[in-house]
Amino acid sequence: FENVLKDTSLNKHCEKSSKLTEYIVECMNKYGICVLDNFFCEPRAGDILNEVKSLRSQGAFTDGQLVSQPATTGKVRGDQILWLEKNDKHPYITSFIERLDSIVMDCAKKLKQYQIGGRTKAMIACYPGNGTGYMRHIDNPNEDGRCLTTIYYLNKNWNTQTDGGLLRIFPEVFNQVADIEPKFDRLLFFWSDRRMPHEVLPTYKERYAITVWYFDTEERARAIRRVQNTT
Ligand SMILES: Cc1cc(NC(=O)CCC(=O)O)nc(C)c1Br
Ligand SMILES: [Fe+3]
Repeated sequence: FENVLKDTSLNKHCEKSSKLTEYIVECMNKYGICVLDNFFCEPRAGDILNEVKSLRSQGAFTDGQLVSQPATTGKVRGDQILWLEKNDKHPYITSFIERLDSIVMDCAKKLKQYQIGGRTKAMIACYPGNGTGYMRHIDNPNEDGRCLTTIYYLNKNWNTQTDGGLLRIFPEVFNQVADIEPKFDRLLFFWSDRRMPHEVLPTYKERYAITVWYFDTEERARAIRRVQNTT
C-alpha cells in the first residue's frame, strides 16, 4: 500500500494516455486511492491557480464555515468554497473540468463496479491558513449517488512541516493511514463512500483545492427517488 503513494515513476502524466487510464483503474481497484503528480504541468497548472486566486480576490468564495477552535472558546472561519460549472469566463478551470471528465469517463468503462455518469459542479475550496482544517468525515455516508471523489491541489512549495494541511485518509480495509500532501498539480482519486473516512489536518498557509464528485447513475437515481418520495 505504501508503494502506491510513493510510486512517482508512473505519476508523470502531463499528456492523457491509455497507460494513464490503466494506472488509475488498477490503483482504484487495488487501493481505492490513486495519486497522480504533474497532472497538467506548467504553464497550465499555474493558469488554473491564477484563475482561482482572482476569483477569491473578487470575493466569489463563501465566508468559510464556522468552526470551533480547540484552543479558544470562540468560533473561527474554516474553508471557503465556491461552486463553479464550466463557463466561458473561466477558461482554465473549464479546461481542467473537461480534461478530468474525459479521463474519468475513460476509466469508467473499466470500473465495472460502477456505472459512472454525471458529476457535481466543481467545488473550489480555500483554507485560509489560520490553523483550521476539516474534521474527519465520509463524503458519501448515505448513498447519495457519489461514488468517486477527485481532488486537484494547487499549492506551490507546500511544506507539511510548517504548513500542515495534510489530507489524512483512513482506508477501512488497510490498518494504516494515507497522508496525502496537497501538492501543486497533484490529482487525487478515492472512493466517496464509507471505505474512505478522511480529514484535513490544521493548515497554516493558504491551501487551494478543486474537488469534483462523480455519480454512479443507479445509486444517484435511487437517491433522487427517495427524496421525491419524502417531499
Ligand atoms: C465541503 C466539503 C469539503 C470536503 N473536503 C474534504 O474532505 C477535504 C479534502 C482536501 O481538501 O484535501 N469534503 C466534504 C464531504 C465536503 Br461536504
Ligand atoms: Fe471530504
